[in-house]
Amino acid sequence: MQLEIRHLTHRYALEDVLRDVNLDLYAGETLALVGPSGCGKSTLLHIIAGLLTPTQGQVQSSFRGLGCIFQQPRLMPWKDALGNIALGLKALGVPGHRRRTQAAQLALRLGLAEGDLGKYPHALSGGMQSRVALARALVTQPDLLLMDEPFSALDVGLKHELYGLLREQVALRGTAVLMITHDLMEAVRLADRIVVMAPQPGRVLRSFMVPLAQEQRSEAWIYERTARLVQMPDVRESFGLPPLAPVSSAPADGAYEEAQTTDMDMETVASATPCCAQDATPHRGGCAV
Ligand SMILES: Nc1ncnc2c1ncn2[C@@H]1O[C@H](COP(=O)(O)OP(=O)(O)OP(=O)(O)O)[C@@H](O)[C@H]1O
Repeated sequence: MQLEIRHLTHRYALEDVLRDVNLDLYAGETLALVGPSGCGKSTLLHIIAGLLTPTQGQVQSSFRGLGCIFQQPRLMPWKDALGNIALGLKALGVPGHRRRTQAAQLALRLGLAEGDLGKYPHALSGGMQSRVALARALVTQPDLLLMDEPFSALDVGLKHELYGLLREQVALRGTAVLMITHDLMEAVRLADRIVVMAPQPGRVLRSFMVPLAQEQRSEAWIYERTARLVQMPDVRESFGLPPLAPVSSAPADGAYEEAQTTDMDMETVASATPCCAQDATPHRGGCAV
């Protein structure tokens, strides 16, 4: 199963907000799309979700079920938490009793209390609303999950708890995830592959593999890999960060590349050439972070 995006361009009025985007996503893979504000990440997600038709290019998906989580929980104010979670099951024709049971089971697994299920969105905290939105996206067991910075407004503890719950559910089902984030550390923590976008027009700049299994990534490793990513000239340019001064404590470009290759997964590196996404045929590989 796969999502294939080829030569996708999208224009609002006369402006190209996305230009010649090529991207693949495979079953079971978590891909983080990072880039500065306004580079077209949400537009791309909306196109993939079928909410927008691209001006040019092709989006082909063999994924069957789709779940979406947006920046805001976007709950239906006239439905209680259980009713919101069960919405997708209703659309699939699951009978009332079964959908309430399934929705409640998942809600409890995602940390909602029995007493929360009858509450309407206005009576739920932001964290509870995020749990409801996560449950609503997962309850239909989609094989593709699209997430647009769903946890960005939450405190760090809750964010980590929801990361864990999400990973658990995704691993259980082998769900493919395409997540948008501004947060490079979040991308290094959660993704198998990180795609960096650049603005004006929005385009894919580079693709990086994260060369360690999720469960083996320690906090120290995540910090260190994020620091490497932030030092890469392309990434700095994409986010409008000034170039690093070549001082002895921070490795210069060449030295950094060398340091980077010493403990990289060489198989990944070999499959990664050419690693830059300017290539019209996207590769599953990329440079390792
Ligand atoms: N409906 C619209 N009509 C016109 N322009 C739009 C529309 N939606 C988005 N844009 C413009 O398209 C560009 C890309 O917006 P988009 O929301 O996709 O970026 P983004 O990378 O997701 O930003 P952020 O990270 O801030 O959410 C921006 O310049 C935005 O102003």
